[in-house]
Amino acid sequence: MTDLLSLSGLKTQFNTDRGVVKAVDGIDLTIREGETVGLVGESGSGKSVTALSTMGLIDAPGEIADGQVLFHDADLVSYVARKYPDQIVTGRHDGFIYINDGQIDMSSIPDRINVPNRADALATLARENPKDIVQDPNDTGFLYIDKGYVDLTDVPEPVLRDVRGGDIGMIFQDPMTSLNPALTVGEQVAESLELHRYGGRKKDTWFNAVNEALSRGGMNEDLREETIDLLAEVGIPEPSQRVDEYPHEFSGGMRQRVLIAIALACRPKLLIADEPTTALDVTIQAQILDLITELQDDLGMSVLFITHDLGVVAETCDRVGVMYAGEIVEEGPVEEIFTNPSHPYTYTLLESIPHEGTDRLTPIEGNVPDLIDMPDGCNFAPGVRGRSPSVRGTTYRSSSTGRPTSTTERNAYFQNTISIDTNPMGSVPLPPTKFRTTKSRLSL
Ligand SMILES: Nc1ncnc2c1ncn2[C@@H]1O[C@H](COP(=O)(O)OP(=O)(O)OP(=O)(O)O)[C@@H](O)[C@H]1O
Ligand code: NI
Repeated sequence: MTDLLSLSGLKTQFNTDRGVVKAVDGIDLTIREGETVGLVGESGSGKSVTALSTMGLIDAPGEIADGQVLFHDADLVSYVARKYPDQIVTGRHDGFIYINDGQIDMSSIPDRINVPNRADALATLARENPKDIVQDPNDTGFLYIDKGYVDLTDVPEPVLRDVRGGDIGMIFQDPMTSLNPALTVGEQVAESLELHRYGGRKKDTWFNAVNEALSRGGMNEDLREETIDLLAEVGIPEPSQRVDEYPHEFSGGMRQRVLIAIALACRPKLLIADEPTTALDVTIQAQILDLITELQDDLGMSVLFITHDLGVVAETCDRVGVMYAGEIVEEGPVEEIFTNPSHPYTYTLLESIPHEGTDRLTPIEGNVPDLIDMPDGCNFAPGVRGRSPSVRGTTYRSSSTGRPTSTTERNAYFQNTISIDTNPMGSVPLPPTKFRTTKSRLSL
């Protein structure tokens, strides 16, 4: 599978009066084409900030302090090349086509490419040879194109705006505040269909963009039909009637379906879902999860699924990253993490899933540490149940996934550093039955 999005060394911080809050502190995460990746972790661990950083929605006093958000997409590469031809030039080196600094070396353009003008030439080159385009080693300041991906932390706001609601769709927790109460559901879906973008403004998502666009006029018949089709696609019954209703006439679950319709209007390559079911009751949660999974299968998109519910992860995700205090402390295939958690925090998270015999969440003792005044060593230290001093100072990470490399090492880790009152290598609690649907990919 090809990578679609890679976060690399991403650091996002908020410069507050109290000090610098390192909300996301150097994370690496890759989402491949068609894959669903879960991001779990307690409240305040940095999940939403990761999502917002990905979409370029971090506002002052926040900033992306370091790292890259690489979106691998030949169309986006060529789009950027077309949009900013004057900031890009080519030359020929080492068999690569270098695009840099404002001029195209025409000799580097293969004969088969017809060149009506520079912008088109660049776009064509970028589309046909995304892997051959490399960033200028002298880093002159422009260049957002590298080996077929675009670093979203570098691109100007207009490009980001097109990416949001174009290549990347998003849905959030609260389906009421994200819809405009003054417009019909159909109008809002129609506008996103028409715009193919809605992420125009920072912070307030597409709300204002939709609003603004709507003031330009009504819906024609074709658009209305398309809107009804889309409402049907996300499972809204009697869509031809409901298209004219207002958000308050919809239930929470139906509103979330509307938001999914809006996010999918542009057929995004990536859907970012930040706790999309948290505000809904349990039966509806399961339906919405099923819907997302079905749509993903149909559309072949990738999904970044943010939740603090490991039951949901078991249902929907191929891989999962576990966040703790701004870091990804563990990452890997869901089955592996569920059956063989290697980071003590993951284990504690798994333990906190309600299962047979428990009807309440087991609270995790300790809080996410104050991200300003981080204790030395392992960030996990203050939250570990039954912690021992030896956890501090342990940076629980190995080369790629943060897991110990052998079972012996892992057992030793658990035995020596923390005392957990059940055998961590033993069976892992089942996700709650209520989250298990027919689509479950896990047999736990
Ligand atoms: N605008 C802001 N100014 C200052 N700090 C912020 C801001 N936004 C987020 N933070 C801090 O960044 C950290 C991570 O927050 P984030 O919202 O990403 O957590 P989360 O994992 O999504 O939690 P939840 O599960 O509650 O949604 C928190 O410590 C939070 O207080
Ligand atoms: Ni959040």
